[in-house]
Amino acid sequence: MEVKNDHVLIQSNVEINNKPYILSLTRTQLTWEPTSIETGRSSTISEQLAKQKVHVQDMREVIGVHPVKPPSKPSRGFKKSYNSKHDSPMFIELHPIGPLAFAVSMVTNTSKPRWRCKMINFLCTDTYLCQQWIDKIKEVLAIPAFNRPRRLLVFINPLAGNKKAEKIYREKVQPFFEIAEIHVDVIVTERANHARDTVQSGYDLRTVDGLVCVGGDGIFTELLNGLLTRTNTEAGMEQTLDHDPISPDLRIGIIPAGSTDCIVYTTTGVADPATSALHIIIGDSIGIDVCSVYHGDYFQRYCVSMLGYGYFGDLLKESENNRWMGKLRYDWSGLKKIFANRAYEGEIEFRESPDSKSRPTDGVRCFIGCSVCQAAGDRKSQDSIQIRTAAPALFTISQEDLVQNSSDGWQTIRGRFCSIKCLTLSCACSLSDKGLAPNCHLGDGCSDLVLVRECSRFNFFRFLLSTNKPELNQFDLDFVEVYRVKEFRFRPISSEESDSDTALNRKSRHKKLRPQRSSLWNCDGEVLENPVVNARVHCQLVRLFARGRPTLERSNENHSCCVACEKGEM
Ligand SMILES: Nc1ncnc2c1ncn2[C@@H]1O[C@H](COP(=O)(O)OP(=O)(O)OP(=O)(O)O)[C@@H](O)[C@H]1O
Repeated sequence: MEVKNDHVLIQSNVEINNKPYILSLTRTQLTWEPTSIETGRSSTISEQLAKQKVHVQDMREVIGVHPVKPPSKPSRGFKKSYNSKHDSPMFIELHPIGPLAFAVSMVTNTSKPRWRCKMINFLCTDTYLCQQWIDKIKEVLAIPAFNRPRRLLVFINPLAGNKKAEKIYREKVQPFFEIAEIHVDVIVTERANHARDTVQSGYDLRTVDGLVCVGGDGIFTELLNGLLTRTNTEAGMEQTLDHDPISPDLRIGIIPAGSTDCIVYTTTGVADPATSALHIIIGDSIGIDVCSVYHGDYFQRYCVSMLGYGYFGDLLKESENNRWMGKLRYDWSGLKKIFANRAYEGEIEFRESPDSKSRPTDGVRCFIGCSVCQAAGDRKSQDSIQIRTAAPALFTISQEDLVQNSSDGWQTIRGRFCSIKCLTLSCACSLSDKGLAPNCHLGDGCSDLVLVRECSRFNFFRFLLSTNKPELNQFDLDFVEVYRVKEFRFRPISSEESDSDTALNRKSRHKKLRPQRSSLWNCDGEVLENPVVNARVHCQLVRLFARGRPTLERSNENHSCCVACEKGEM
């Protein structure tokens, strides 16, 4: 986002905490500096700024502005100008009706994962000036380049996490939306798939600038599936294996109130409702990859976090049977499945990422401004321009696909697997900061495919432990393989199936195959009934109100701020 034209729109004397300042506004910055400190001629600009405690506030990080009551005891300098009638018996009648002071709310700590908001009161010399300030600041916040949402459709899952989603929204999010003057339409869901169905059909999405869910990863994937299906249906695009889905115009925001909240953690660096609300208000935007899953040519679901077979599929199935146990059901089911130690025979075919520099074991983590995701985003825009100009009829198939299909590029692995995981994002969460796929990128157009070959109970436990402990690396284990893939297909192999039938046509085999013993796919927490799947990754298909995780170094930086700012933190 680039906002040009940085001339001063308004400038005047104001007071902050009874001290005089000069306040200036441009289209990018709000600046205030004390009027009482002299500028030394010999010093550099940065030295002067430091000496004068000039505070420069990026307008992108301003949440809103509103009139406030002036302090009961204004300072001497200001008393004369705006309180000159106080000595007169006519004071009550002549006291101005308009505001004399305004408050600007802004984000702090943006270099850290957890954001906060602070409010600074500016006292003006007269009401006309105060109103001018309010109007000008609102004008700047509304400039299209900031891309802020004005109207939102909010879904609250009252049963998410520990059933506090409604309270979290009312107490930690709604006050910020009010300051930012965002109009919200709130729907408290009444059943599973209520949010998906509302978005998919029925609601006039032209009346909103974004969708927000308050809950866990489950309600987010409902919104994502509803929005993508709606967008593609309205565009007349079939959801079949050989069509690239179209990106929706609306962004999605996630207010974490679920049990794990790994999507919000991976895209903002923290699972914190206030931080998420602030990302939404300031109009942050990041494109994330989405994996579309098919059975043969039939569309099943869109998946953003994990598509897991074997252990993770069995765990989900088992935990569904034990819902009465609450959150504990995951631990119980996980333990049972470790002891069961099942391995499933299958054949997996995949097409690796053409970018040989980016590998799932390269140790390159995805942080804000990630160069791998940026390069993928640039490639995606170039591809779509070329395809549009060269051959409109081929618009649904990307350039890369055409090249890859012509030279095949598929690899096949057959074997017995305890677990197969396809991760489209790292799945970091507060319990495991590195996530299930530590080097997976949010928007590189690829997923990390992790294959855990048949192994002992003890080794499988080691594998699970290594996905959690920062000092351990799951890819050091010799029964674990990882590939960065653009797409893959999987089919279980039944015990009767002999090696001699490998020459059979794959498609017809998929239809006829009825494996005796297979697992299920866990697709973002939903069970897929048929174990035969095809999956494709779509680069940055959906945009979220987020900007990625801050780097560890930036997270540890101290935030410098002027004295006035340190007061009034919300
Ligand atoms: N009113 C409702 N009643 C029953 N189920 C609902 C309702 N609203 C949403 N759901 C379903 O609840 C499931 C779980 O919700 P959600 O993911 O928000 O919470 P969670 O499971 O606690 O969090 P996480 O997914 O992060 O572990 C979703 O799959 C969603 O379809």
